[in-house]
Amino acid sequence: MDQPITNSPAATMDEAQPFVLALPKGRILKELGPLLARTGIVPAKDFYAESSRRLRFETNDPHLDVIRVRSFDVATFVAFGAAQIGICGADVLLEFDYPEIYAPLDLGVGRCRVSVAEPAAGAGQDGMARHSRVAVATKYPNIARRHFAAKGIQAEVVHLNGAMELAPSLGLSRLIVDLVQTGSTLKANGLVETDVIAHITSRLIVNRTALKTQPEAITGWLSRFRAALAAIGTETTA
Ligand SMILES: Nc1ncnc2c1ncn2[C@@H]1O[C@H](COP(=O)(O)OP(=O)(O)OP(=O)(O)O)[C@@H](O)[C@H]1O
Ligand SMILES: O=P(O)(O)OC[C@H]1O[C@H](OP(=O)(O)OP(=O)(O)O)[C@H](O)[C@@H]1O
Repeated sequence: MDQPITNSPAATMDEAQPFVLALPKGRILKELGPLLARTGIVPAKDFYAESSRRLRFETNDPHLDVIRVRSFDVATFVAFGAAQIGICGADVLLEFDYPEIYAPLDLGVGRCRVSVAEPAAGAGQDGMARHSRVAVATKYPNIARRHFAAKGIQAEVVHLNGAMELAPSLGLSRLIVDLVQTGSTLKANGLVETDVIAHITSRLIVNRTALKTQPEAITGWLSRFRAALAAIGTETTA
């Protein structure tokens, strides 16, 4: 797995440059609206316009820009110091396990779980205990491998970026590891959840080097997010 080089130019923060906050496009961004409004961060008008092709936006604070990237990439931008702070799901943090990322705040949105699922027909009849290897389709290869290794089972991972639910019926894998919220996607595809690996919410994340080199600015942002969470009453754990 790629790991950031902690003394790379990107990790050496330039205090004259605006801070960069990496935000995930898609479903988390929609849920984050009220929280961002409470922090007082107002991105340029076209930030929320899906038609906009811009990726970096100034905000009402001359010291802060926001970038809009895929959820998985938020962690990478922050780990490598290209963004000082960001927001992404705990699923992404579990998958990459970047030592350069500090995740001090649970934002209480994007609530779901990472689970194992298998075809409903025959579920539970074929006990896992007697398997030493199993084929698993997932976009979380590290989480899947770790989960099955802890049970003494070697996961042969088929790495997909979406539509994992198709894999068992088309013979790609016996199991899947994917996100589950309501369970309706599993049900619509003839699958059942058999094991919960982790409960997930979105986290505010911080680059550790930025925390060391610009502690006042970073703790200032943490305080603003904490106060916003307290005001809207969604914070779960610190
Ligand atoms: N069904 C769900 N319910 C709640 N949270 C979810 C759900 N699916 C995903 N999430 C959370 O949202 C994050 C982003 O989801 P996902 O990877 O599906 O991206 P997306 O919003 O579809 O956008 P894109 O695929 O373009 O990056 C996940 O990492 C997870 O933390
Ligand atoms: O339990 P549910 O409420 O049905 O939610 C689970 C679905 O949500 C996510 O997909 P998403 O909608 O983000 O689609 P994508 O993975 O193709 O981006 C996840 O990958 C599941 O397919």
